[in-house]
Amino acid sequence: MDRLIEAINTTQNPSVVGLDPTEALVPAQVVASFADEVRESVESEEELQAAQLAVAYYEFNRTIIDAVAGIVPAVKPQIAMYEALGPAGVDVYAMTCEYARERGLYVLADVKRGDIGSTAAAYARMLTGVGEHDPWSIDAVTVNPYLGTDGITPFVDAATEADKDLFVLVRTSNPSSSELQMLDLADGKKVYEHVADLVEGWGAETIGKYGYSRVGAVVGATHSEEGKALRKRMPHTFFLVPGYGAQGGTAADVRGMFDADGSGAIVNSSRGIIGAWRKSGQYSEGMSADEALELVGESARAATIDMRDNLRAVL
Ligand SMILES: O=C(O)c1cc(=O)[nH]c(=O)n1[C@@H]1O[C@H](COP(=O)(O)O)[C@@H](O)[C@H]1O
Repeated sequence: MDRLIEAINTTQNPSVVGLDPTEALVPAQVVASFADEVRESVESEEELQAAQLAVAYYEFNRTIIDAVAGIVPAVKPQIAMYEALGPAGVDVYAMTCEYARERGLYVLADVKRGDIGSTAAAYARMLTGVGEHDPWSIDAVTVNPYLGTDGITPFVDAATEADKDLFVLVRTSNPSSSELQMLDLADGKKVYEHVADLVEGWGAETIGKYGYSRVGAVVGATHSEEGKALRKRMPHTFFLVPGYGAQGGTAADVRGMFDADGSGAIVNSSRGIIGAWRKSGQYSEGMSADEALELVGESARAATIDMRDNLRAVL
């Protein structure tokens, strides 16, 4: 977590751009512009759409990364959007991570892993690589704690070995999260509070020079009060705070998830940044692919600066 904190200090910006492309978020002319190039590389017409989208996602991501590098410390590519396209999408996921890292960004792989110990150990190799080969170019992963300690320990070990981090879901931003996370336990705690205590424990042996462990927590921007309470409950745990923007979370909502000195958390926005071009009022279907990408980059940069300034104003 030290590297992430230093990147936040350098940019003076505790926010992360989520790279969650979908067909609707990439301008149609950008996707169309790859039709000829891709047709030569696929074996059948059926593969064309996924292959074309995959190439378009990569160009789109590079445009966003170029536009926000130096302003934000980190990106968070969400693997679901890429896996949906099959192997071509997974390739683009790895290429996106590599490109972001080359541009100096901390790469938080949003992969939400969670399984029994032996399988978790295999998933955790995403952090360590295979032998000398590191195919993923990432700095951290997200992990689901539902399986308990043996699903988490392999990630803590791998993160320690590779000098990387993990973020464990504690209080998620989605509306039905309360069905499980807000349940009362016999000892008076809520389920998410119990998970929070486990997360502090899982990280206890890995505390870095800024006082935070390698084991971060995911706390939704949409749960302002619980987030504030968790900040006090988890003094050595760095927070990833998604739910800003598209899900309704505001800078005021996330203020309490930071420490008194303005550290301790990083706030994610995905659609709010990468889809900003759609709300710019400047897009038209008649634009060329290059013009559309230029608008994507300019809008993402403006939205990123806006988010940064909104966060700075409350910290
Ligand atoms: O782990 C996450 O990043 C995550 C946890 C959570 O509680 N809520 C949540 O929205 N996320 C992710 O954060 C991103 C939010 O995207 P936007 O709502 O478009 O900003 C998506 O990639 C989600 O999968």
